Amino acid sequence: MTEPQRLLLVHAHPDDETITTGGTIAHYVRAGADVTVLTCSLGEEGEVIGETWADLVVDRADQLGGYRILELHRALAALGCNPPRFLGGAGRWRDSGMAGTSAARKPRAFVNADRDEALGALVAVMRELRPQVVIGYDPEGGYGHPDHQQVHSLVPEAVEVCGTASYPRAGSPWEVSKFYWTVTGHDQLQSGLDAIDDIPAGWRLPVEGELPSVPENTITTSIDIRGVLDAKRDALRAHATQVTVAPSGREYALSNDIAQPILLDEQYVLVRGELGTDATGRETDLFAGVLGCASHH
Ligand SMILES: CC(=O)N[C@H]1[C@@H](O[C@@H]2[C@H](O)[C@H](O)[C@@H](O)[C@H](O)[C@H]2O)O[C@H](CO)[C@@H](O)[C@@H]1O
Ligand SMILES: [Zn+2]
Repeated sequence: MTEPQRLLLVHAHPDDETITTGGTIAHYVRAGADVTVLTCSLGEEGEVIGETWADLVVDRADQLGGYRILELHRALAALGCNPPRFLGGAGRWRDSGMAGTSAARKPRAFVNADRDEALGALVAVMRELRPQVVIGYDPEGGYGHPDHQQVHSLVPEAVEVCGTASYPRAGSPWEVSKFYWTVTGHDQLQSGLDAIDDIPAGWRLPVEGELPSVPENTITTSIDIRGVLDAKRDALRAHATQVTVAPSGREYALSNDIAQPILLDEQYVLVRGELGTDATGRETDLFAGVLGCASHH
């Protein structure tokens, strides 16, 4: 009797789930997996693209966090995914702002979370959902955002203790089979940038090294998302205060107007668990090798 696939993705802000793993979410939902996104803040400190919602920002109405809950609901619906879950409940921890900003001094900022409370909350969700596969962030958290680095720091420890007798009030132990970092591969990013031949007025191409990427030899797993690109584009558009999709549908930009390619594969580094490589030497299914789970190459 095969177990249904259960995938948990832990992300820092509403929009990260789609930007880095939106295709993977849609892919596994369509494959019949139970997919949950756990977001650690409401993105209260974000900038806003356009005029419609511009006054929601932190130093005016400070209502952006609430509005981004709606954007996240819309994005996950576009991906066919379960509704959002928030670490500690919606609003428990606040967006800590970009590195060097004063937002990190706010007591409820995610970077100031009591570690034991945050770990307990993570373990409780993992023991409730019992995912065979969990996705978190690499040491840089992609591009160095303090909340991303906090996700990098907390999730592996939660994955580790989830299977032990620690945090007894957080439910019965559950052993996560595989834990990955979401990453952007250098070669794929570069070929995506090279393919950009026409971007909207006001956007610009990044200078070498401006967009973070990891060396190809660190990547263990590549998920082909060509079949779900429309869903990923719709989900990116749902995060309208944070993301714009180019008319070509091949690029997107954040509020910094830097053109970024919508890549055809979403790539990962297996940090814990057994790699299920195929003939290419790369793994093409997050659930490959998970005992009792169907595998979808
Ligand atoms: C993708 C991501 O993590 N976005 C974060 C980030 O937003 C960036 C930030 O506002 C930066 O100043 C802009 O230049 C860039 O365009 C934005 O994407 O940081 C925000 C504040 O912590 C956060 O709300 C947003 O989700
Ligand atoms: Zn983020």
